[in-house]
Amino acid sequence: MPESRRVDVSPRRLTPGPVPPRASFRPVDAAATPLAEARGVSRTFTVGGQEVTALRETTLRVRPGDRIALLGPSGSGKSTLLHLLGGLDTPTTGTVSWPTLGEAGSLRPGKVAFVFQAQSLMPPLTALENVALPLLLVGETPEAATREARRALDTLELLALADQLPEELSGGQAQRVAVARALVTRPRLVLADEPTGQLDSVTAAHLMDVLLSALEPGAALVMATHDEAVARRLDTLWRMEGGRLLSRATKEGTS
Ligand SMILES: Nc1ncnc2c1ncn2[C@@H]1O[C@H](COP(=O)(O)OP(=O)(O)OP(=O)(O)O)[C@@H](O)[C@H]1O
Repeated sequence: MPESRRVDVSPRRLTPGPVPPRASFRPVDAAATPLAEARGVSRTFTVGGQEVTALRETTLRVRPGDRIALLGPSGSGKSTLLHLLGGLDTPTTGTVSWPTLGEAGSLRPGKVAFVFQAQSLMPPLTALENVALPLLLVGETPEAATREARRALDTLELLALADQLPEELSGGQAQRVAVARALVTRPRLVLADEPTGQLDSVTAAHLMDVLLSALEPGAALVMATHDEAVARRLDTLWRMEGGRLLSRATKEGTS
């Protein structure tokens, strides 16, 4: 990025503000307008002249307050589905819509946020600067961005690490910073692709604790995972195999 376009978010330049209280849960409202809706969606890739069907015709809704675990073997289409639900990719057939959020191009950063498995923080930026970045991208002032970034870091129990660089963080701390960065814009839909995949079970459980308590009321979470213990922390299990959504189970029963 040219020097003239760089935004200085260094803590020295920014005024820390008070940290607002944490968010709390709200139950799913089955009648609510879905945050994301897929109708007859499929996705086919062409690799070396061969067609690979990553997702077969799928229809689903993600509602406010949903806590969905997406389970399935490697290659079953979990990431493909998450990318389509977040507007990162376009379906080969069918449509994905976000009735209350807007068009695909307007979703990020802001209304929809991703958390990925691999290290995704920007190495030259501190934890605070990484978390403030999405807010600067949506036009917040540096002061407001820092205030909200500190709030998000506090919610994820990371305020003491605000000035650390990513290389100075443990894997679990770095993932919590990535979660703080995802949640700092108070997104309505959070899509997480194996966020605990590289963490031990205790660290993974802690990440789930802080993630679930930090979600905004009415926000939805869809999380791809191979870890049944992580999946059990969520209310609904969607199982995928061979690009198909095979089953959808809630804690109350199946649907
Ligand atoms: N960009 C792409 N180009 C070509 N093929 C792709 C692409 N993305 C996914 N695929 C293929 O689509 C299928 C589904 O992939 P996907 O990454 O969605 O599976 P997954 O369930 O998320 O796997 P994992 O658990 O290993 O992350 C696989 O066969 C994969 O190779």
